[in-house]
Amino acid sequence: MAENQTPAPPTPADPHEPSTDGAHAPPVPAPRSAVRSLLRLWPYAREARWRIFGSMAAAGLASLSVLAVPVVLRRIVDGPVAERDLSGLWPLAGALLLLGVAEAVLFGVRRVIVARPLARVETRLRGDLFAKLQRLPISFHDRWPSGQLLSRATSDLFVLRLFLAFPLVFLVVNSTVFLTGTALMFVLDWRLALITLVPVVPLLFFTRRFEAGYSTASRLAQDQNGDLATVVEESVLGIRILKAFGRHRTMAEEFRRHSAELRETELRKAGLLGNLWAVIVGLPELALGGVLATGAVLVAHDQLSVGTLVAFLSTALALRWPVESLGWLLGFAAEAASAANRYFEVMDEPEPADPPSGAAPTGDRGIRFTGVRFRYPDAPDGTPDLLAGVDLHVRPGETLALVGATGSGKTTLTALLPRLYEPTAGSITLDGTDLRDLPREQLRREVAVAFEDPTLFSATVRENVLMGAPDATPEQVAAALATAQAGFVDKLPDGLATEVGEQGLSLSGGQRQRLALARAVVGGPRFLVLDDPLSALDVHTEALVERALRQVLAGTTALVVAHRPSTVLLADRVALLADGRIAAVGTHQELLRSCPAYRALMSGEPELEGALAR
Ligand SMILES: Nc1ncnc2c1ncn2[C@@H]1O[C@H](COP(=O)(O)OP(=O)(O)OP(=O)(O)O)[C@@H](O)[C@H]1O
Repeated sequence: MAENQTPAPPTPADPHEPSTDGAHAPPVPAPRSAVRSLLRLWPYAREARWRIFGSMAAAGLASLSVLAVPVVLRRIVDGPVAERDLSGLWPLAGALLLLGVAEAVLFGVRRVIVARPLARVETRLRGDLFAKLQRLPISFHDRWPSGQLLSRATSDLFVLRLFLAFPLVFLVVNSTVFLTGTALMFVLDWRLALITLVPVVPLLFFTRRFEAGYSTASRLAQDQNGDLATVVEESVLGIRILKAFGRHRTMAEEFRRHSAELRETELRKAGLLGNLWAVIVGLPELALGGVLATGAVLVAHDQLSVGTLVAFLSTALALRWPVESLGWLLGFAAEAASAANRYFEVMDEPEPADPPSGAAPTGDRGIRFTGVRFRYPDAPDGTPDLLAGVDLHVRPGETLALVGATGSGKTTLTALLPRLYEPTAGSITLDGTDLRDLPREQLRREVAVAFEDPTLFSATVRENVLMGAPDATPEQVAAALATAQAGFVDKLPDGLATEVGEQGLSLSGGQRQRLALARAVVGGPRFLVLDDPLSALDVHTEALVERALRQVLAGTTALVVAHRPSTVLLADRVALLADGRIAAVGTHQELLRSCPAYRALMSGEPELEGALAR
């Protein structure tokens, strides 16, 4: 197979161009040859190599048995038929029958021996991709639309399995059969053989051109498929919003647009394949006409036996399939090459290197941020760092509320503690040890998080809570649920064993928040990060949760993002985040007295004013 370049340079329709719907596209990958892309599958295909070679051998033998038919035919025509000797016909007819049966059996064997091992190869590819996605940092997931990942994990891997099972085998087998058949034709009659080879040069030229165009179109179709998957996923997850705002027609329009683009690309692929097919089928047919005419003349001049002409034509006809199949085999190979590229683009993404900080642990207790700076990788050039030198100390056992205007970076700052993002400069220590020096498992054990948006998984209530501490005892689970005031669990149809549905959508927002809180506190973490965890609760429940939380927080060092005065009152001290820095730290009262910015931030809260008056 000739090498080609995939993927194509960006075109206006290229999905790697910044998309208009706000999704950040994956980076443009470097061009790579199709053969090199496919060779990268070898470590995975290796375990099935003997089966693949066996499959090639079976398919090769089956195809060669087809090529043996003309040889037998020649003996029938020049022997029993020419000599009118019926007795000599039966053994040869039996040989033909045997060849037919052998072909059918061998093709069947080919299919059977690769099916299972290649399904295993696909499973391994998929497993490795999933594991890689789990390891990759959040910044990767921020950049890649989920549909692109979904399509790489499903349809692309299906294309790769199919390629290993069929096109790869037949590219090798059909090339071998073609070369053997051509050699046989030269043995039968070199003059006719030369005529059949005339189309080879234009065929090579067309094939080369086809490969380049088809690779580009394949890559585009696969990317568009990913975009389409993203639209479907977003509209299914956001179906409530779409319906509530009556936007389902807009989304349907969006779907139709992506769908039409994909259809166009698929039609372009079909057109390219059709053109190649026309050339691949048409040119050899012309050559065959030339062979027939020349052969007839040679037979008329006694320079060729009828049997040899029949055998030659049968051989040429038997080579039709290997030649004609070349078109779609190359097409499939190009498609598999771009599927492999798409797969390895994700697999090649660098994982966080986790270099240790090199700093010796200090006796400093609690959580300490020192000169912490952070900017999102895709932040526009020229914008200041979101966190521009945060210095903050949360004392051991203390609960510190973090407040600030919306968009000031509170959530981002808390996300640095469980290392969902890495600071671009500065350091964070937990009880004197730099975060980078803590093994991930230890970090996960010691730091628990509850976000404002409480994502649950399609599992039981118990399983969701146990995500916070897989080894927690039933008593600990019960205590965590009690702290989170999640008594509603008892009223669920199967109690703790109730399935909460995809993303926990069978529960109310407040119920989900309370389960997320229980998940955070179940392991009795030393450090707790709560990002406005009570926002969806009614005042009464919030007060109950706060009372229970106070007991949990007493033994824990906690950083709590607060939007409401009631949450602020949960804390021992408050830190105000403004312009990327900690602008003020103190107790609630102190800040109200001494910090106008804090006062301004809080002044819109009548509830707070009431609380302060008491
Ligand atoms: N994944 C992301 N990629 C790029 N920018 C982001 C990302 N997440 C947040 N931002 C930007 O960072 C800024 C701070 O966001 P963040 O969520 O930390 O603010 P916040 O103070 O918690 O806001 P709020 O009070 O509204 O929850 C915002 O301008 C936001 O657009």
